Amino acid sequence: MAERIFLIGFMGTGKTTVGESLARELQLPLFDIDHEIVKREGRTIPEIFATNGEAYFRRVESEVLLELSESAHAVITTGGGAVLAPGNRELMGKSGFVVCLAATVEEIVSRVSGDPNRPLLQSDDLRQRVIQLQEARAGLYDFAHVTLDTTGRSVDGIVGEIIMKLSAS
Ligand SMILES: Nc1ncnc2c1ncn2[C@@H]1O[C@H](COP(=O)(O)OP(=O)(O)OP(=O)(O)O)[C@@H](O)[C@H]1O
Ligand SMILES: O=C(O)C1=C[C@@H](O)[C@@H](O)[C@H](O)C1
Ligand SMILES: [Mg+2]
Repeated sequence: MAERIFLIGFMGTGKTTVGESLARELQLPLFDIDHEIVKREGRTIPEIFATNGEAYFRRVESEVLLELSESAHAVITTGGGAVLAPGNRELMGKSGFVVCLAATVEEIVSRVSGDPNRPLLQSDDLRQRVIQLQEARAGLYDFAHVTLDTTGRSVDGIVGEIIMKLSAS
């Protein structure tokens, strides 16, 4: 079974939530890249975006991903935009088993609505914003080894399916 597992997917598909449970089940350490960035920077993601901009955030995100991909045997949960850099996609594809979590637009909207921690989703029309960003990212999650639709599914059920796919890999 792979000892480095990446969870990728659009915002709100449940990477952080599922990753915590998956790491516990597999008895592997867990690293959430967003959390690592916040720890390293000593400030929140909205603060980083507001002060230094998205390009700066992406540089730090890529640095953290590179460090974890070289060192940790772990479950590594990424931010929704970690797939934007081609180098990040290549790195994940070759250094671990990549699981993409997906969900319908309606499910994503209901999960992330009212959460101020995703600067790219602060919009008066959240549904339209999700659609627009998903279109801009079309195809960028397709390098995953497996993709799971999480809509209407329990975290335990999703974790069980990931473990089955891992065993078969
Ligand atoms: N399977 C699920 N069913 C219902 N709610 C869920 C499910 N998975 C996650 N959630 C909820 O959806 C919200 C977003 O989940 P989470 O933060 O894990 O998403 P994420 O993919 O890590 O997002 P981001 O890319 O922004 O880091 C949380 O409130 C979480 O409790
Ligand atoms: O999809 C994205 O671009 C992002 C997702 C979040 O996990 C954070 O990494 C940040 O809010 C940006
Ligand atoms: Mg997350």
